[in-house]
Amino acid sequence: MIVTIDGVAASGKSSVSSGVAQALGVPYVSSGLLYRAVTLLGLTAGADLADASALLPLLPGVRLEPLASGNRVWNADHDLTADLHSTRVDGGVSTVAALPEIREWVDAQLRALPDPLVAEGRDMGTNVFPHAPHKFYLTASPRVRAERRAKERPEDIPAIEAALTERDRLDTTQSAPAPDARVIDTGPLTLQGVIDTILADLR
Ligand SMILES: Nc1ncnc2c1ncn2[C@@H]1O[C@H](COP(=O)(O)OP(=O)(O)O)[C@@H](O)[C@H]1O
Ligand SMILES: Nc1ccn([C@H]2C[C@H](O)[C@@H](COP(=O)(O)OP(=O)(O)O)O2)c(=O)n1
Repeated sequence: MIVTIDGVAASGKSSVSSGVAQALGVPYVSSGLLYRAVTLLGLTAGADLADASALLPLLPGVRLEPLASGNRVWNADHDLTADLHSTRVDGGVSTVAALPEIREWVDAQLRALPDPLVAEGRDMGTNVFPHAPHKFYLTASPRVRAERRAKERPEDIPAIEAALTERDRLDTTQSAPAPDARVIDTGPLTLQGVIDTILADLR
């Protein structure tokens, strides 16, 4: 069984997916980490982030490790995970995620994973796992999301809100909810409240 949890930036996708996956006793995968890893490797190599042919040669050693405690991304034996949520990676990742060749590479990594799993991102329910029987889409206002993310970034709330709104705009193409997804506004809910809403729906 595959459960897809898509949504806008900082809507709670990875925290909610982790809680749902732990309750179900299955792994979860954060697809955004793969786009972030490509971005980090591109930045480190000084590559043009809009040029897929410069990025693809950097990827043969990249591997996503789905773990209940939080996914990790490796480049050969180097763990990239701690460096994937910087403001610098945030600023470049939408450029990378717009490249069809990179999207194909990410999709292939995800589809190679064994069922069952919880998959989170932007296009899990529409593109990567369109036949998944259970689909959810998380939203919250830009201000609520910025307030949450301010606990994880050095910038102030208005700067984070502006960056999130811009990233939502750049990611619009791949971020439409699947027609058969249940849309959940996480604004008025606690994290556990969102997890419980999804688990109740699954039962
Ligand atoms: N009601 C809620 N629903 C989802 N996340 C919440 C909620 N309240 C607080 N959070 C927090 O919001 C932050 C962003 O969540 P995260 O899972 O990183 O989002 P995403 O994966 O969509 O970027 C996390 O620190 C998470 O714990
Ligand atoms: N399935 C996906 C997952 C992420 N992306 C892109 C869009 C996002 O700006 C980046 C990072 O996504 P991630 O979910 O890690 O981060 P945020 O929740 O947006 O902070 O990757 C995508 O295009 N498709």
